[in-house]
Amino acid sequence: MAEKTGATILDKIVKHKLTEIAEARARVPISRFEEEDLFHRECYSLREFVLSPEKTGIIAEFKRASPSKGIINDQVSAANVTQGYADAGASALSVLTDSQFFGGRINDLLQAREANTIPILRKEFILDEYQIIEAKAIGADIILLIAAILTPESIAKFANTAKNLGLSVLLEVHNQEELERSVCDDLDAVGVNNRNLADFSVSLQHSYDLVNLIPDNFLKISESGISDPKTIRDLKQAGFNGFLIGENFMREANPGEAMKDFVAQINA
Ligand SMILES: O=P(O)(O)OC[C@@H](O)[C@@H](O)c1c[nH]c2ccccc12
Repeated sequence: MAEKTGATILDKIVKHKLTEIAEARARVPISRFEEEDLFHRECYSLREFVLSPEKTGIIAEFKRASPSKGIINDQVSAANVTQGYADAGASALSVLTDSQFFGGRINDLLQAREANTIPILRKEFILDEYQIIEAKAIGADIILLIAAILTPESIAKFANTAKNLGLSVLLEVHNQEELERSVCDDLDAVGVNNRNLADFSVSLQHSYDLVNLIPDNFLKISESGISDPKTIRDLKQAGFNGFLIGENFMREANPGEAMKDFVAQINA
C-alpha cells in the first residue's frame, strides 16, 4: 500500500470501528454475551441453506444506507423486509449492524432473528473477537471476515473462534492476492466482492476472474452489484453457489416483493 494517497473510506471505517469496539468493551463485558439465550442456540448452517434445492442461493441483504449511495431506504423495518426475503426464497439473510456508515443497528439483526428461521449473516467490519461473540449473542449464524482489513493470522484465529461457537464463516476477497494469502481451513464460504471497498467501483468481472481460484471445498459467493436476474444464471454457470444482493431490492418500496419478481425472472 506504499502508493496510497489520503485515507480511503475503508481506512475511515476501520479507524472508527476500533474506537467503537473499545467503547463497547468498556460498556458490556463478554461475560454478558454468554448469558444471553441466543448465545446458546444452535446456528443454521450456511452451507445447508445455500445448497438447498428449495432455495435460491440468494443471500438477501437489509441495508438502509451505504457510504457510496447515502440513504437507500429508511422507510422499512428489518422484520418485514427480511420476512419478505425469506418468503421469496432467500437461502440466507444479511443484516448490516454498522450504524455510522451503513445506518444499521444490532436491533435490526435481533428483529430479523425473531422473524425468521433461515441463517443470518452479521454484516459488520470484524476486527476483534469481541464482535464475534457478540454476533452469536444477538442471534447471527454467519460472520463476515474481510480480507482487505485483516492479516492472515487474524483471519485464521477469528475463523477458528467462530467455528467453535457454531457460526459459519464467510471470507470476503476482492482480488487474487487477497484470496491466496487469506484462505484457511475454518472457512465455509469465500465471497468475491465485486465492489472495491476503497473506491466503490463495481465490476462483476472480479467474480469471473476469481471463481476457479477458490478451492472447491468452500461455497463460492458473488457479492455486490447484482441487479439483473440473468446475471444469476451466468454466475451459476461459472460455478457460484450463492449471490449476495442488497441495493437492488432495498431501493424498492417493498424489497421482498422486488425479490419475488427478480427470482421469477431468473429462469424465465
Ligand atoms: O448492495 P449490493 O451492491 O447488492 O451489495 C450487497 C453487499 O455485497 C454489500 O453490501 C457488501 C459486500 N461486502 C461488504 C462489506 C461491508 C459492507 C457492505 C458490503
